[in-house]
Amino acid sequence: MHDQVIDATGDAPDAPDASVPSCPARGPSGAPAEAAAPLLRVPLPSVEDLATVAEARAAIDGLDAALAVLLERRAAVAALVQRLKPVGGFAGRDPDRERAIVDAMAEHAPSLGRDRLAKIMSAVIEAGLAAADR
Ligand SMILES: O=C(O)C(=O)C[C@]1(C(=O)O)C=C[C@@H](O)C=C1
Repeated sequence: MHDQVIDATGDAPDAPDASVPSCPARGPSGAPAEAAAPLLRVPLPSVEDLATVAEARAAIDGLDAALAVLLERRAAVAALVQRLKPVGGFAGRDPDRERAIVDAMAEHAPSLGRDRLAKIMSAVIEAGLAAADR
């Protein structure tokens, strides 16, 4: 499976492929929106199916493209939180919330380990705060 498909435009399947918490789409009034929120669908390559450096790199490129889309959208949502919080930006950093984020993510990525995830998410959160600061 080396053709990576990234569809952030909303061709939503009936059911999500991965078991991740869903976020209900809401209209401007706060009521649930008519249309479902766009879904990002990405084939997950199986490591056992990859035999060469070129194949593995192609798989990495596809995963990285999906990560980039997710990181950009995450930063946009985190920027909204900064505008809504009483104290936003680096001054409003919330270690308890960051720990909870890492704890929840560790359940989805047990082989990565909580400490590595914590480093990754610290960088992700700082990048989001810096981008929101511009
Ligand atoms: O949840 C918040 O309070 C946020 O500001 C968002 C966010 C994040 O990027 O997830 C950013 C900074 C905080 O330290 C914790 C989490």
